[in-house]
Amino acid sequence: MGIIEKIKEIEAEMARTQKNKATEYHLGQLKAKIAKLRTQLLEPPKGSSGAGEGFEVTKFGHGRVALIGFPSVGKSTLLTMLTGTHSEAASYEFTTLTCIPGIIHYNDTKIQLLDLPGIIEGASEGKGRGRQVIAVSKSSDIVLMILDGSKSEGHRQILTKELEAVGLRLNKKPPQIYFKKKKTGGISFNKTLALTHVDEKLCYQILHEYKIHNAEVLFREDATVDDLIDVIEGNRKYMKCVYVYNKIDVVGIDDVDKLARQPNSVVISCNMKAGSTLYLPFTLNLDRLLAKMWEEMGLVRVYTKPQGQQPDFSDPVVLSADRGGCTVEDFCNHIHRSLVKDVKYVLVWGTSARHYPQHCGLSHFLHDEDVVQIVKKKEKDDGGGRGRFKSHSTAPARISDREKKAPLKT
Ligand SMILES: Nc1nc2c(ncn2[C@@H]2O[C@H](COP(=O)(O)OP(=O)(O)OP(=O)(O)O)[C@@H](O)[C@H]2O)c(=O)[nH]1
Repeated sequence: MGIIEKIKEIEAEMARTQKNKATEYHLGQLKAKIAKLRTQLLEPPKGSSGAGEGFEVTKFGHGRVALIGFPSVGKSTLLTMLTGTHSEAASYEFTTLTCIPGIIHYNDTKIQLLDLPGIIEGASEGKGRGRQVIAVSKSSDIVLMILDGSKSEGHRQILTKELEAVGLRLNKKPPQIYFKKKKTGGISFNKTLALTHVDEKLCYQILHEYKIHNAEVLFREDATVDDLIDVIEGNRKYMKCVYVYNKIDVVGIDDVDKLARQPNSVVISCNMKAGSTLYLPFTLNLDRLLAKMWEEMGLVRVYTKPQGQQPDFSDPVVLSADRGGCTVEDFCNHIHRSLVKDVKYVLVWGTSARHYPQHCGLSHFLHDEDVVQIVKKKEKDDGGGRGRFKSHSTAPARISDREKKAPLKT
């Protein structure tokens, strides 16, 4: 029997089993069995990287965003609108068959946008190009789930289920469960609060299913069996997702209003122009979509200021909490690996600074649009610069666009 048939059989058994106190241990074991089989299903064939032909796109820019959705929801049209890269769009399904990359230039950064083939129900089991699409999505920083605003809300649930089945957790935080396998000592089960979904016996049974007999488990939240399985599997990817409802030009205003009020959702129309030109911000709500995407990516632009000179506002160092971190040390490493050991302190202007400029050490967390001047061990700082960056208590919280455009000499 193949893996998919085995999963189907266990799912059928779960559906037949009544949910009550007496069956919860058995259901927990079945869930663990399914999770193990799904992991096997995801293992790429020997000698392949998992992405597959036409899907191995080199990473480029400061972040990567994947477009995921059913066929014909407007993914290719959106890629063309946002990046200017042509991706075949047509009224028939499955126009896109590989991964088409484009670049969005936004807020002084370059963001790689990937148009992917439409996925269908059963993608997690390998239907269509589901496996390749999911492998590429896992390599991106955030996912834009493109939905047809005129179709049923059920599509969002189906796609979320498909992605959950392959270990993608959208807009969720990793469970607060400490888990460590050991060589000896049996299983130590601990909790910092009362648990309502899992007890010691159930935890032992799940671990037993994974043939784990020595481990330390500490629940720091009232987690579920699924959370425990996720932690044991250890291969889950927690990603941010923005739900993008396209084609709102064919939806009534009340429905548009309802869709727009859902969490993490943006409504757009690639066909409807709010202005007279094809220029990006005039296409209905694409500017809102870009702003939301930017917010979710959490990129931090840091501008460098050489001693005695103007900050360089043309080319920021782009940091990200998910990719390497946002401290002064991360910033220095970004410029050059050997820089950290020469740094005496840095001067920081911007929202992360309590006063302008603030003398900071390597562990200081930088904010978006901060300006940083590095003072090396044998260098003297210029006292925080003269003119607009001089320390004063009523300094603007953020370096404004006007200041960036017309900097004064220091
Ligand atoms: N009414 C309306 N139609 C749209 C909109 N955006 C795209 N379309 C149309 O929807 C159809 C499908 O668009 P595509 O961009 O090819 O969709 P896709 O999701 O890339 O499709 P696949 O390649 O099959 O996955 C095309 O005929 C587009 O013109 C929109 O905002 N409103």
